[in-house]
Amino acid sequence: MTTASLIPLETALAHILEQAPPLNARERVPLSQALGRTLADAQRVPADVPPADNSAVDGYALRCADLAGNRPLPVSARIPAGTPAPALAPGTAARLFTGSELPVGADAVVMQEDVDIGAGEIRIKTTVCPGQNIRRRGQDLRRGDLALARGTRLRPQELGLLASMGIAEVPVLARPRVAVLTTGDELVEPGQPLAPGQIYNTNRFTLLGLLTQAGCEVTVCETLRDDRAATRTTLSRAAGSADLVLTSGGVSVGEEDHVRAVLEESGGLSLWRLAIKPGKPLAFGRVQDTPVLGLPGNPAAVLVTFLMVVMPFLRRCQGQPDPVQGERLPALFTVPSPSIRREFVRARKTLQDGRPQLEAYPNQSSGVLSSACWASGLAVVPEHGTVHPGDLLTYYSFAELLS
Ligand SMILES: Nc1nc2c(c(=O)[nH]1)N[C@H]1C(S)=C(S)[C@@H](COP(=O)(O)OP(=O)(O)OC[C@H]3O[C@@H](n4cnc5c(N)ncnc54)[C@H](O)[C@@H]3O)O[C@H]1N2
Ligand code: MOO
Ligand SMILES: [Mg+2]
Repeated sequence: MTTASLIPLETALAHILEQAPPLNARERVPLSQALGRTLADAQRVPADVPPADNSAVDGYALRCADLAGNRPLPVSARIPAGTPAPALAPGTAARLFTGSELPVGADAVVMQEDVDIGAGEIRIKTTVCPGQNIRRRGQDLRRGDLALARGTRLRPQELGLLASMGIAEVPVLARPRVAVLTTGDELVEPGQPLAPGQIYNTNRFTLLGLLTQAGCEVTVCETLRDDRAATRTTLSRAAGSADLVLTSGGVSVGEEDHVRAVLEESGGLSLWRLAIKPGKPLAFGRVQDTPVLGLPGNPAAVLVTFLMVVMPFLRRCQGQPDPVQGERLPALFTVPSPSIRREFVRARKTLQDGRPQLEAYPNQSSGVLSSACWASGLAVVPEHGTVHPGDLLTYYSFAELLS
């Protein structure tokens, strides 16, 4: 295959996303375990939130009509939060606190700072309007309304909202099951000594972190030797328990690259080599009907291809729209010669004279993962493009790409 046959990212994505299996399995989980999960059913409001009118301040509940003539009001009740409120006796005030239920008959609450407090009575120092400092029943959520739509990704604030409705357990989509296979005879796990020729397994940890943040369940996590038969057997076994098999390494052209070769020999390879940098030799195919995304071995290529290809795949499997928009920002760096590959530059959004601009990490080698730790996201240099300071580039923050 020549460089002329590199596949444009959009063409590759269209093919890969077409093959994304819809994942409809669901389960019920307690709210305490629902962070990051996707709602499988819409959630309606079972009862008004808050359930009763209540006070927004520490102060006194009263009836505005009783204030004519600026008479002092005897304090007839004390209503701490958490206790039922008695009706307000006519011509009196009730002592209450932020969150205390409003007594029937009261139509305003006055902050204690605006009150002169005497023996068993109060005199109001300010003007009082009906409704003042009252939080109305149902002001947050009204019974029967749609609180959260199906497909909502549950963030901390959604968990709080569900809790405010008294919901203890929610139906969520099952996590996508992903098998992770890192490949390479040179790989050693961190914590072990390095023999000559060896390096530490970096990609396993990058991938586990990315998959955790993406809300996936990792079903298999193994390191494969550079061996054709072992690659064939392990890919096949991993495919049996996963919705997606993710591999790193072994997809380029060397005779020690077995992942792409195994996909090819079984007739399962449907796409190979993208016009992107890093990430060129990405391979996509199937083993026993399970999709396999073969990411290149270089550590920065793993990160970039996960964000640009695996994330859209996972979103499509879960029926989620792709929310990634990016923003256009001026570059502070130069890319002097054009490439036939679209380049994803590890870049940092910084402020220069109060304006956001993009700086590039000086070493963009796909073997340099420090570039990604320094960066806040990826700046896109289009195919055949050059970059001069001030040129506008599309920029995606890592946070947006992982959302
Ligand atoms: N003759 C050619 N050689 C290469 C080409 C090419 O077009 N022609 N493409 C280059 C590009 S671009 C990439 S990207 C790499 C991809 O190679 P593979 O996917 O086959 O990956 P490996 O050869 O197995 O490893 C590449 C590199 O990454 C290191 N690696 C692999 N796995 C890990 C890991 N888990 N943790 C840390 N580092 C890892 C590995 O040691 C190699 O240095 O191919 C180029 N070559
Ligand atoms: O595509 Mo590779 O990741 O450039 O080195
Ligand atoms: Mg290789």
